[in-house]
Amino acid sequence: MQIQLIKVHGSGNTFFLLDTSKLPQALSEAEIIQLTQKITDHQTGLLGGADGVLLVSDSKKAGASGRMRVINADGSEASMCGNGLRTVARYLTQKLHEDHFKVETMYQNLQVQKAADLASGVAAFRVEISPVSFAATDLKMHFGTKTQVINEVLPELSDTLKFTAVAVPNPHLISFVDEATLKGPELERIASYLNGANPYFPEGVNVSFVLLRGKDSIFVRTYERGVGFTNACGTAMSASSLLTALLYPDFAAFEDTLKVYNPGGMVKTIPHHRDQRYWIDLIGNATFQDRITLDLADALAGDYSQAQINPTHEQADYLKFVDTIQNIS
Ligand SMILES: N[C@@H](CCC[C@H](N)C(=O)O)C(=O)O
Repeated sequence: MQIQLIKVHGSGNTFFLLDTSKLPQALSEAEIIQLTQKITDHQTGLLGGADGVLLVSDSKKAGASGRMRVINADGSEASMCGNGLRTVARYLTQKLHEDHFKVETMYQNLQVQKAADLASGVAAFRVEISPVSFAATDLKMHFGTKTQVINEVLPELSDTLKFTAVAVPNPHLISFVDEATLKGPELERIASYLNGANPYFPEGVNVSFVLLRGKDSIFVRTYERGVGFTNACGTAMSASSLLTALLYPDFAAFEDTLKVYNPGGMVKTIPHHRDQRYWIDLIGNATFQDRITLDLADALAGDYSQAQINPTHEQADYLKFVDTIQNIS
């Protein structure tokens, strides 16, 4: 069976997008996991691998125009992916000829829409990041009897860093740090521990360090559950923006737009707080790099020699955009 993939990225967070509604025969869950692990491998995978696979299909839920499933590079399934959702929004916009609709994700139908291009040739989309919860039960987090962790030292992890745990709805553990800590080894030490066998987050957690750069400007570095370090994590940048508005009101306000820099570029976010509900709008690039056709059996075997690969040439415009932003190296 031939499959068609699109290599996509949001802020350099890379995925293979597969529209499963086009397949003559459904993939089994075991095939999905094997396909993901094979093609995303950064050493032996397709086109240098990726951070995960985005499965797009029709939705059976009322009010949703399509469905997105997110498979991390290790084959685990995530409840949400902000950068991925922007690329799925672009794909469905072109497929359905709609520019404002909802996409079904694991826990919620989320609003997506086309946004103004970030720069010449850099298509952008705006997606809703929701629902938000600080509850330990939603985070599957266990620190003694704590029902939430908001801006506090967790001696189990570090004697000095303060952490906040928030689900959007995938789980995030976030610490605001100085530039030396942002670039230092602590993030990898803590995140790799929490994403191995451990009593605090037995199902793993996305861990981010955030640097306050100035008014409405932050930098976020993330070690993702099921992946490792990525260039950017959309839900982490959204959660970090929400926490900036909550914990550092001199740096961000609800309803204002923040610039969120990351190792792969920059996105914009708008944290919202209305009627006791939090949510975030995430606005950023949705870049299509390559269109690929290959045989499923070959892909499952890790053989890409017969793959037909058609580059889109969008990446050159994205890299020009990255050159214009004042990022941290
Ligand atoms: N990169 C994504 C998040 C992907 C899921 C994450 N690794 C998890 O397991 O929760 C994003 O852009 O949000």
